[in-house]
Amino acid sequence: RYRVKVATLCQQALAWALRLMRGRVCVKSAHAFVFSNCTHGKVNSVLETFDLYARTHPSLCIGPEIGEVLDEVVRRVRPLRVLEFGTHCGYSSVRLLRLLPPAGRLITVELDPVTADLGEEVILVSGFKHSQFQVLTCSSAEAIPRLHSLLGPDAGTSEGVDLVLMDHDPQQYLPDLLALEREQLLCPSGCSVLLIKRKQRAEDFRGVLNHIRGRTDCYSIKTELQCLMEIFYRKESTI
Ligand SMILES: C[S@@+](CC[C@H](N)C(=O)[O-])C[C@H]1O[C@@H](n2cnc3c(N)ncnc32)[C@H](O)[C@@H]1O
Repeated sequence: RYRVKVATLCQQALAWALRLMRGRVCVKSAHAFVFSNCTHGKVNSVLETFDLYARTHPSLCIGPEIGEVLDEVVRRVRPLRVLEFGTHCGYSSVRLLRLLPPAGRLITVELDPVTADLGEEVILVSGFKHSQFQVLTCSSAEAIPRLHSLLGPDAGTSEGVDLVLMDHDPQQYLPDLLALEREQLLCPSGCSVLLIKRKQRAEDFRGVLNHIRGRTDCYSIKTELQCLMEIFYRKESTI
């Protein structure tokens, strides 16, 4: 029994040391590892290969723990239109897409062009088609004004998105939330906005929290965990 425990501890220590030695996050290395080791077309294999990579390499992917919380939210909300800020290598995009219904659609935004291409390739390798998702290579601030025209055939009368995942720059969380609201891109009958919390300081979230607390007519905090905050937006009918 002790031998098993010691072996597990040694493995964990080795993985930790390797992550530390490798130092910086490298999106090309993550992409190459996943591309060459996963079974193409199998979503679960893609996610497992990402998790395997992250055991011994620094990684920015949300990983399996936050991933499971995200899955629970997607299963509960059952969104049709999802918006993601921070595609990175495509891990969270793939996680989102695998739980969407056939008519569901994801728009994912990535600032860095090389990262956006690698992320898009991972999403395609997972078996998803361009009819199900779109990667926008620009900043979230640049993407927001373009979203109405991209949200489908009924773009002009679009009801907005049902779920937003923000995992990009925490300093952009509040300005992007305000811009989404201003552009009427949050579905008025209900939209969940997930803010991923990494090692940010409490101040990074203060602005968002103050905004939500000042707008109890349309915002509520649904879930608050160390790793994630779920805000629920609903605009009451004025009629
Ligand atoms: C933490 S990573 C996202 C990880 C990803 N959600 C996953 O789990 O695989 C953050 C990504 O957001 C991108 N980013 C940073 N600021 C951005 C912005 N203003 N607009 C769009 N993308 C941004 C970065 O280039 C980076 O790839």
